[in-house]
Order: sequence, then C-alpha cells, then structure tokens
Amino acid sequence: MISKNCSIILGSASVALFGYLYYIRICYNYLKSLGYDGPRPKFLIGNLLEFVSEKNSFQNSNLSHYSKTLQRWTHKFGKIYGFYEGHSPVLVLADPDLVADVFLNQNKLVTFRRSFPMSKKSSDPNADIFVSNGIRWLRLRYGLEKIMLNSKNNAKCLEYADTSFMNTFTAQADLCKGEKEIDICRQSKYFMIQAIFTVIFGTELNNFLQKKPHIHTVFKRQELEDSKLAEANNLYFTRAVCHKFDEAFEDFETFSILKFLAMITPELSFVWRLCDQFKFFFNSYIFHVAYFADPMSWFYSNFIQKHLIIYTQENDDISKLRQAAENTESYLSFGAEPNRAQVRLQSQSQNLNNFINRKQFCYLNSFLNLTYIPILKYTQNENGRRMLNSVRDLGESRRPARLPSLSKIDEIKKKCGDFSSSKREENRARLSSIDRFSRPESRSRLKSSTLILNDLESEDFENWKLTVNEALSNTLLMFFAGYETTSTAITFCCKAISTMPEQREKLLDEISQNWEKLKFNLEKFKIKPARVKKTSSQSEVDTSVDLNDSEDDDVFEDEKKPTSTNSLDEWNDLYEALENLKYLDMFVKEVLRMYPIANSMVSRKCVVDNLIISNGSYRIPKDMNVVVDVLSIHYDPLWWGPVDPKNFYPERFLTERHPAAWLAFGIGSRKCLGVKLAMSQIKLFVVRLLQNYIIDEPSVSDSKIRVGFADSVETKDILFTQPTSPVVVSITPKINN
Ligand code: HEM
Repeated sequence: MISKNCSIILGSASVALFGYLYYIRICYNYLKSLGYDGPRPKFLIGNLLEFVSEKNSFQNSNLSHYSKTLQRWTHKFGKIYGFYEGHSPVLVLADPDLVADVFLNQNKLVTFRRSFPMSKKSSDPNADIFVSNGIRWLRLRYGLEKIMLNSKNNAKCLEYADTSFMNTFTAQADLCKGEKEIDICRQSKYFMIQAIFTVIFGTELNNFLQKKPHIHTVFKRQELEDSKLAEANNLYFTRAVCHKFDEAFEDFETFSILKFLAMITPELSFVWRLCDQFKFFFNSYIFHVAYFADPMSWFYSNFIQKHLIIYTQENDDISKLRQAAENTESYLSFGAEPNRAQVRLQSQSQNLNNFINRKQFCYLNSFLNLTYIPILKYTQNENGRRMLNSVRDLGESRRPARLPSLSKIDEIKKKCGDFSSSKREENRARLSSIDRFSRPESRSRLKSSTLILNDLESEDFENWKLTVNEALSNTLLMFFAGYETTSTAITFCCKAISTMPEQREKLLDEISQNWEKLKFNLEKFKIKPARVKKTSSQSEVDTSVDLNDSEDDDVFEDEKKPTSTNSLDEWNDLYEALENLKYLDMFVKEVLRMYPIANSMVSRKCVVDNLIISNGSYRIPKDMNVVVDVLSIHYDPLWWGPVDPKNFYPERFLTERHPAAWLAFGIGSRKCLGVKLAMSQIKLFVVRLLQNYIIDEPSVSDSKIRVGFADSVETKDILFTQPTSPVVVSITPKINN
C-alpha cells in the first residue's frame, strides 16, 4: 500500500517536473516568435552565464560586467533584441528613439519598474519607491519629489557636503602636508557617507555614533588594526561604517544561490522567499541572501528605528497606542508606577518629538512630516496628560493608508463619474509636476487610453500621504542610492581631473572667474594638521556589550549640529553659483557619459497588452521586462559625434542632443530622484578639491598602456559600476589659498 502511494507521488512529481521542464523549453521560442533576435540561451539558465564570463578590456580577467555584455550583444544583434534571464525574456533597447518611445511617449503606461529577483514586492508595507509600482509609486513619488527636487533643500544639503569635505580632507593630518598619493575612491566614500548621513538624519555621523558607545563594538576590530587611525581620529567611525557599507554592497552584488534560483525558476519564487526567511537560522553560504549585510540591517533596524520611532506596524499601532494611553492614564490617575513598556513608549515618543522639533532640515524629518501621523506635540516634562490627549487625537485623526490596487479599476472608474471637473483640473495641474519629463504630445494620446490615467484622475491628491514604514524604508533607500553612486561618480571625476591637464586648466579658470561667489566658507578649509587625540569612548570599548540592548536615551539630544556661520541665502547663492558653472556641468556630464554608473537600474516592465512602438514596427507584450543598453547609446557616434565618443570632450554638450541619448540618471517620470542632490554634491566636491589641492597623476603610472580616459579605470558592474582596484591620484595641498 505504502509503496503504491509512494509510486503515485513519485509518478505525479515526475510528470510535474517534466511538464515544467517542457514549459521552460517552450519559453525559449518566445522572443523568436515575436520577431526579436538575440543570443542563444542555454537550457535553464538562459544567457545568465555570459554576464559573468565577460572578458575585461585590458586585464583579460573575468569580471561581472552587465553593461559590457549588453554592448557586445548590441554590436551583434542591433538596436532591439532580447535575451533570457533563466527562461524569462528581457527586451534590450539600444537606440534613443526606441528608449524615448517606451520611457517618454508611453510614459504613463510604462512607469512600472522591472522586478529584481528576491527584491521586495510593491505591495510589501516596507517597499520603498524603487520597488514600488502603480498608484503606490505615484503617491510616494508625489511626496518625495517635493522634498528631493526642491532647490532650496538641495542648497541646504550643500552645507552638509561642505562640512563633510572638511572632515574628510582638510582635517586629516596626512592630507595636509606634502605631496600624497591617495586612493580617491576610498576618500570619496568617506566624504560621501558623512554627507549623505547628514542629509538624511540631520546630524553628523561621528556625533551620532559617539552617543552610543556599544556601536563601537560592531565596527571595532579591523579598525583598531588600521595604523592611520591615530592620525585620523575624527574618521574612526566613519571609516568603520564605510567599511560595513562596502560589505553590504558586496553582499548585495555577490552571487547567491537563492537569487540565482529565483532567476531561473521565478514560478517557484515563493519557495526561495520562504528559504530567505530562514537566513538568520541557517546563516550558511547557501542561505546567505540578505540584501544588505546583517550589521547594516542591525544598524538600521535596532538603531535608527528603535531610537526614533514609537511604532511601525501600520495597522495595529493605534489600538496599541490607545492601550498604552489607557494604561498610562491609570498610572497617572492612581499614582501607580509605570511599567517598563510605558516608560519606553514615553521616552521613545519624546525622542521622536525632540527630533522633529529640532527643525533641522533632513530627509527623515521631511519624510516623517509627510506621514499620516501627526507629530506628537508633548514632552514628558511639560505635562504627561497632554501626551495622552495627543495619543487620543492621533487615534481620531489618523486615516488608514490607502493603497488602491489596479484591480479595483471598475470601482475607481465609478468614482471618476462623480468627480467634479474643477477638482479634476486641479489634480491634472499637480500631475503635470510629476509628468514633467514626458513629452506634451504624448498626453492627448494617453488621455483617451487606459487604465492608469483613469486611476490617477480618481485620486484625491490631498490625502496622498506616506505611512511611517514608507518614510523609514525610503530613508534607507536614499542612504544606499546616494552613497555608492555619488562617491563612484566623484572618483571618476577626480580621475579625469588628474589625467587631463587641459580640461583641469579649464575648470580652474572657471573657478577663478567665479571665485567671489564660490569662496565663502573657505575659511573653514584652511589646511591645518588635525589634532591627534584619543576619545575616551574609543579606549573604553567593551566588546561584551549586547548589540541589541539599545537604551532609549535620545541619540540626537545635544549633539553638535552641523552649523555654519553662513545664512541660508548664502547657501542658495552658492548653489546657484555651482549651477552656473557651465564647464563644470559639462565636465561632470561627460564623465558620467563615459562611465555611467547605474545602468541596470534603467529598466521598466510593460503592463499593457501589446505596446506598439516605433510607428508600429515593434510590439512589446504584457509583463515583458525592458532594459536599456546605456553604454552603447553613450558611445554611439551617431548621437555623440562628430568628436569620437571615446574621447573625453565636455564641449559636446554645447550641441543639443537627443533627449534619450544621455541616460546617466535614467529617463522619464521614474528618473533618478537624487539627480539634483548628486550633481550638486559632485560639483561642490570638485570645486573644493581644486580650490584646496593640486591634483595630478601619480608618479608611477601605468597609464601609458591605456588608451585615453575611456579605458583608464578598470570597472565591473552588476548593479552599479565600480572600480575594481584603487584609483590613485596625487594631491598636494595649496597651503595659502
Ligand atoms: C551619481 C549619482 C547617481 C546616479 C548615477 C543615479 C542613477 C539612477 C538611475 C539610473 C536610476 C533609474 C532611473 C530610471 O529608471 O529611469 C535612479 C533611480 C533612483 N535614484 Fe538615483 N542616482 C544617483 C544618485 C542618487 C541619490 C543621491 C539619490 C537619493 C538620495 C538617488 C535616489 C534614487 C531613487 C529614489 C530612484 C528611484 C526613482 C523611482 O523609482 O521613481 N539617486 N538613479
């Protein structure tokens, strides 16, 4: 009997397995049936292996190189073709006209980003804007754009970047004397991690970490072995955290079996996700799939979240708060001692309150102000009872987060009928701010068309708020999105400055012509050796501290704020002055043309049946992932000539180019949200560097064997382009600036 059952089970399993394998085999005919050419896929893995076996241009080593693989395929198969990730088809566009057709003209229809294996689903309460789609993405974009693309906010961020430059350059003893050859990649990371941390949390990283001695234990060991530590005491934590970020990125980029399995068998994703849940229990190589390395997750979840936010569960927090309020009320009324949880709640809400009340500009503060949760306006010292009232008010006034799904389209259409025309006009005007990247002619076509626009019109923009979870998950996203990309861009800019004296002179000329407008704050940068002192916290590190035992004192209280003597107007002036440095602007753009950094991010998913592009020449079926071969477009002489695109020539940006020919920050309504922040920070870094240092090539350079700037840095890329080895430049301080 048992053996009969076993054979039935085995038989059904084999039929299912063969059925599945047969289905996979059939899938490989799909792109051909649509008329798309492409590389020949291997059974089960598709074309994935080709991404890791790409031969590197000048060292002949095997490196993962997403962009160069696409470039090679484009050369062979032309401007539109497909490949297979496992057996999932992916369409590649390598022509600006086609990119514009999909990313701009069809904007409303193709705002969905392609899904990455094992990434969060758009419906996850913690999903950030990058992985969100549909109405949820639009709601987040609508809120975050107001903060991140606002010039005044970006001007305030310059102050943080300026302070960070000082901490990471002019305060360092070894960078203040004599000629020095440094790895500019490492150095720009120190700069960037401080700058982005302050932009996000409104406080300097060092101050923040010094508040919590037990943090040291996480980052301690390898840093104590760093001999430079004594010289650069200020950077102690920064270097260490930086190192952890790098690990996090490595983890993010490394091959993981679960990610790979999810790619080749997406139908079984739920199984791999389930395995992912056990990663903390089985932290072996096989299950090690954390998107961000554990210390980083710990840093975020136990440190940032715990110290700032009282509650993050969106659905049941109100009842918890009411419960807490009632309990607190009873101890206040009857003089009973508060229990641990109540004390914790009070202290955490006070932390949040203190943080918000500092009114220091930072993303976290601004994002929290976009949430449904009104900020608690009480402190324990003032009056405990006011806290109770506030908590009650909170319960009354808070509305549940609305995340309408596209499947509710009929309901939404019905609502649309009741919509007053004036309200609709108002909403349309607001929508146009989101839609600013799309071409006007595409709108009329889209209005009559489908689904997503109807969805938008029915939305009441006034009520578009963020949930607390969203505010938090997006701060973490900004941390990651802003750190690696911008520091890599700075690295490439510095390499360009060091290798090309002619362009360096032009930059210096432009800076000296605008010296008056750019010089302010230079006093701060007077080059002087840093003080060498050991903090007590550093020497008193106790390795036995429990990492999860975070106390609830206010980590933001009394910390030294990044202050400056300059007024906001002056920062605005500096921001404007930087914007007006035309040569610098072209210089940075040219660097990013030759070394685009986030190529795999420029991707979409088609959500309509049969999207017709290029005047009917091509058809993109529903659910097809679409990616762009950014490198081929950036190096195409047709769009970037007549000067050879392999040559570094910033002046080529004086000629108007195709709107979809420069894709360093993506294109369309999902274009990079940090574009203004990144550009202004890169420019400020370059200006301060040139004002304070003489930049040159290192004395022993192997540049002879390389052909121009285009090949001067060896890179790899899966998610982001990164140098594979240190990028060394020579810097000599200009003592008397
Ligand atoms: C040199 C630096 C940077 C580069 C090269 C870069 C590049 C990109 C690219 C190519 C995309 C995809 C755009 C598309 O799909 O069309 C993107 C998206 C994004 N970037 Fe950046 N980025 C940089 C810096 C930043 C910074 C500093 C932040 C924020 C602090 C940021 C936040 C984002 C966000 C939130 C998205 C997703 C937008 C959405 O899905 O609506 N980026 N970035």
